[in-house]
Amino acid sequence: MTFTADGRRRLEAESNAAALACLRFKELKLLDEQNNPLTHARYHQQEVREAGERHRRPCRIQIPTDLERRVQEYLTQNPVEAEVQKLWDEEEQRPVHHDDDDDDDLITDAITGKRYRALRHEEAESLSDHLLGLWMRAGPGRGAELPVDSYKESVLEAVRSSQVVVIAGETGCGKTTRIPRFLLEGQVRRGEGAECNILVTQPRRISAVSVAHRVAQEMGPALRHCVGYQVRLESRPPERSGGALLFLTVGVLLRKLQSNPGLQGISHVIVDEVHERDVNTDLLLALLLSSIKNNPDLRVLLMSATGDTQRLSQYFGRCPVVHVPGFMHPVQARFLEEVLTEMGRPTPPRRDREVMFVCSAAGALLCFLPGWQDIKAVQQKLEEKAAFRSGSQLILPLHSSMAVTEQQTVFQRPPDGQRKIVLTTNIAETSITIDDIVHVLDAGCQKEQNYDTRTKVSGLNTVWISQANVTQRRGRAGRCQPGHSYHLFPRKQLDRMAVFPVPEILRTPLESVIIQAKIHCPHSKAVDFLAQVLDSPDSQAVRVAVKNLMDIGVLDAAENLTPLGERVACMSCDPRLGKALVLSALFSCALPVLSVAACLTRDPFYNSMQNRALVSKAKAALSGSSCSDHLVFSRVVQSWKELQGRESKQEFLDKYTLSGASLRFIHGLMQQFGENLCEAGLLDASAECLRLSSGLNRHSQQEQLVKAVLIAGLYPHLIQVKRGTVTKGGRYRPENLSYRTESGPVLLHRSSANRGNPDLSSRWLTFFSAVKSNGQVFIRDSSVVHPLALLLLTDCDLSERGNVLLPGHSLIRWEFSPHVWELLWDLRTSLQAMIHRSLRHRRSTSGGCKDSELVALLVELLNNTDPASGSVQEEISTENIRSDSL
Ligand SMILES: Nc1ncnc2c1ncn2[C@@H]1O[C@H](COP(=O)(O)OP(=O)(O)OP(=O)(O)O)[C@@H](O)[C@H]1O
Repeated sequence: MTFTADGRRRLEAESNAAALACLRFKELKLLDEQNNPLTHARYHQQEVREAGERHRRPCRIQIPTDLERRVQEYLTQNPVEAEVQKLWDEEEQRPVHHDDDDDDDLITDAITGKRYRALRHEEAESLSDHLLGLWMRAGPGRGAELPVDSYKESVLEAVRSSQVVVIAGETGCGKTTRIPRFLLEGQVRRGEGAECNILVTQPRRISAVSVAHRVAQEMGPALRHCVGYQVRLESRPPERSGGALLFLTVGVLLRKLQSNPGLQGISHVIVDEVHERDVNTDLLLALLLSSIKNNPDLRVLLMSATGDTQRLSQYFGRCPVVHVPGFMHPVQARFLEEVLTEMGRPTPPRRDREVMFVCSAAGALLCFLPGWQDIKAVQQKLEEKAAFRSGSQLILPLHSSMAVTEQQTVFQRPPDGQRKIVLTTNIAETSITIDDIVHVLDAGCQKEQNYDTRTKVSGLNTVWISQANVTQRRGRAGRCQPGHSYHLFPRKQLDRMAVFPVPEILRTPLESVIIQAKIHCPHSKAVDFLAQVLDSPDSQAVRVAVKNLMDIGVLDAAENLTPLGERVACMSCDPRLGKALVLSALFSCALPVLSVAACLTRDPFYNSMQNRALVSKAKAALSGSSCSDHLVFSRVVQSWKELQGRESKQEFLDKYTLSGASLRFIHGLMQQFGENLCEAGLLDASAECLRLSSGLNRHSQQEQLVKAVLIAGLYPHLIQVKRGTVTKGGRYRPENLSYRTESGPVLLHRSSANRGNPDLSSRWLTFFSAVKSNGQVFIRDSSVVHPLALLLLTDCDLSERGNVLLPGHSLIRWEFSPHVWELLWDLRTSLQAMIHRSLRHRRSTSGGCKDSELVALLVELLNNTDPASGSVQEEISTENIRSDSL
């Protein structure tokens, strides 16, 4: 049942909340065309009775008689028509929200995160006087002279005369550490310090934190409290707003814009390293474009050493560009041919050997590698060498997923007699200064995500970096002393490299970006909003992403965020995981789903090439009979948290090849998701969902329910499993399994606990991520799902009695008596009504005992109904002809 966007717009224009609700209920199949509550019986009066023999091997699910009776009793006591009618009545009474209703009191101070309150005139005056006195007395120090110092006046003048200024400052000129301070100092000395609040974005946590430290240190002890930072999972904001400088990641600023869209109280936004062109930066630029129109006092500075500054200037209405030359101590660059000649080995490069070679010269080394696995592999190879076993070298891995405190260790000087070797990804490429680095070794490549909108599969490929990246990497040497850079690719490759990196928005799934766009500009169509960004994604890709969001119930037919969408928008993760998190709160199994979402963001296992077999063994042991990678994650997190004492924790980590650092990071992510659930109004305190004894975890031990909630969130990420394949050579292999998603045949990844498992308890698996490698699609994580969960908690098409239509899969026939089929239909409607009602109320507990009874009934059904009848069937598959190589 679909409705035209025009019709919806008309209804909206009339502010007819009731009509809108009606539309939504019809979409949810809770009402029919005449606005009568819809039940299976009524909907299917004319339905075909004969399913025919066209589908072999139906799913047969035997529901125990007493359970069937209890479902019947529940539905008699809580008739589904009444449920839907009640929802409908509530919706009619709901006040219509107008934008003008927005209450200023809800605006958050972007510096402190507390409630925003503009200073009264006298307060501002007194604070400005205080700041002026403080700065005069403190006489803030400054480090060595930098090129940007002599451009101070040009920069300040440009900012005075134009609302937006681009700073094209070469590496090492001092733009990151000095320009924010010039602006602050200028205003303080003019007696306007109270009005000066500067936000400086950095593309990564490591640079936000390290630059904040550096600037605070340069300003001296009396003024350092004016400087702070805020990154994901860590916040040290300045003491108060008014004369404040906050370094933050772009993602954090986007969140701040949600609660303070006009950036009230902020005088300047500085977007540093704007050339990185990650999705968030592009989104931020588009939003700033409208912020400057609405807030004429706001000043925006865009800074980069290697970006296309002319294009940026055009984007912001041909704003002025201030060029600042750089300063670098001499850096001698060598390319592969020179490195190999010096090594005396005309052999192909092997990173550990080059590291060894560079280590024969004195000075700390920064080595750029594509990803975590490469870092671990090089570290392992180096540690095997005799020269490294003596302890004369200090190897420090550096990766985006490490905790902030761990990342900061790379800035410390090693003990005397030890050489520091930092093995990093491109996160150390911009903004940061590690003051003892003499040598930079650049492998010339990086991991880059590419997304295929057709197959909906992401590939994490190792690709050449751009010329801009090479310059940035080289620029990490020569900052505090002369240096050397070793580029492990031929000099002629440099000419073949792209000048700038491909913007992330052109190679990433767009769902999360669209949700962000809907939060910030709810009245714009996604296509229109994204047409305004610096490099617009293909409009067809945007439409596909919008459709995906509609399919999972996050957007309605007119592209507005639904009540579910509004909650999902609070979650700082992929929308499908966000949906699973929201549902986990409603179904009282928050903790395991939080663990799964966090582990899908950061792998708790030491997963390197070398450790592959160990990790597979560990996963098999942890998975037991659950047939679920996701439950492996949740068991790992739970066991690790329950263990007391360092020794037993370490023993556990060693036994299952787990990383303590990753688990600590995962714990931080879980706390953050808990806070997101609070923001979404689903709980009162984030700690509630982390405590096993809390009501939100009443069903957290019910693994079937946890898997059911996962499929409810991840659907239509579904795999159909079949037994029996025909190989390329035409041989029939009865025991082999083949797997298929709606986009086509897939394989289970080596690291999945389900790979090669012949005894899957159901023919359906759900999954989160698929990756493409060597032309094959691999599913990284999967869980077997109970067929009833598929029927009851997804919106698979049940419109033909006895048959289920799953997207991309053939029609599945289920064998139930008509009576059971109708019970299940009503139960599904009751569950949908419960979800819908809970999402509309601010707290999830609105349904009280009745909802608890319904969820408890669902748990019993899942636990006591044998899913085996829906287990893997024998059905010859030639689709996945290579599946014999599983
Ligand atoms: N933490 C630090 N320790 C020592 N010196 C530092 C530190 N941070 C900055 N510097 C010095 O200040 C110089 C300028 O650093 P800054 O980060 O402001 O430059 P930048 O113009 O932003 O460079 P880039 O674009 O390469 O990030 C560095 O080259 C270095 O000499």
